[in-house]
Amino acid sequence: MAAPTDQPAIELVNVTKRFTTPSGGLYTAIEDLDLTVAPGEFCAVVGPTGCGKSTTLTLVSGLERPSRGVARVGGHEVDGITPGVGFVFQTDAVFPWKSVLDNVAAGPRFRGDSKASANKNARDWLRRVGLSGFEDRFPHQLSGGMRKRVALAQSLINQPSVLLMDEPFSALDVQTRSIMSDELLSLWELTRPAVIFVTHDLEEAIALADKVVVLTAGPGRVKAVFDVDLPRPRRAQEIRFTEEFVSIYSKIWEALRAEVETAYARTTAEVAS
Ligand SMILES: Nc1ncnc2c1ncn2[C@@H]1O[C@H](COP(=O)(O)OP(=O)(O)OP(=O)(O)O)[C@@H](O)[C@H]1O
Repeated sequence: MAAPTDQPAIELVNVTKRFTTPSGGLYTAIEDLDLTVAPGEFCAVVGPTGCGKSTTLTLVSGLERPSRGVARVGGHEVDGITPGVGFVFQTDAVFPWKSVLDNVAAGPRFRGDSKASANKNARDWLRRVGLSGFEDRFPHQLSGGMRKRVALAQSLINQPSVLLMDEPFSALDVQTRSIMSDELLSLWELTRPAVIFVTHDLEEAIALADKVVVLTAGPGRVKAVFDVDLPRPRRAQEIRFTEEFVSIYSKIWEALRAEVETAYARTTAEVAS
């Protein structure tokens, strides 16, 4: 679904999400949260553990409905699973019994493309993610970074207008992670979906994003939004050594640190009581 250019690609307006707890109580995960992402914008969301980052993504994807407020994608209220939205998670959502080629061709096949056309498209995407020659492998025969590339190709082949990423690189080693940031940026430039990228890693957030949204300790609200005015195209691996990067890092960390400390104090108080 192509988002009209005058509409935000993603919009959460005054959104609250409450869950029923196992003891029958209500737990407020996010409260009065406002978030707008423009078409083609890369938005990173950071905040302390448990502040509602993943919950925010489930409201955009339609996996959950807000308890109050409204979530819109491409100007349409989210009502069930949202078409045009792709996901990449921490754990790879690949089919272990399918080859790399069949994994990447799965989306077009589900949409009714012929096998020949889906395979051709999948081969093109595998080339873009640097996996030509690995078409016949199965996911367990790949490294973590390669599986992540399969997951990216599997999602991007569907040309989503919105891409939701929930700590997609956190299970990778530090070097692979940093390489994947650069690869993600080049792939994102190809189709330019609007992105919400959830991460615990503030460096990663700044290196990738056009803006960084800091959430408060739960219930999550938007504490502050920082524009990242670093030039593109960027090399995520190198940009972190620039003065501008260090300056914006210290500003955002100042806002984030207080929330991380609040969340930490709560957990230690719970342990002590
Ligand atoms: N289905 C659910 N039922 C009950 N509580 C839930 C449910 N989903 C999330 N929560 C609670 O809502 C809060 C926010 O969870 P969420 O996973 O969105 O946080 P997060 O910021 O993504 O956390 P982390 O950084 O640790 O991944 C947590 O306290 C969590 O336990």
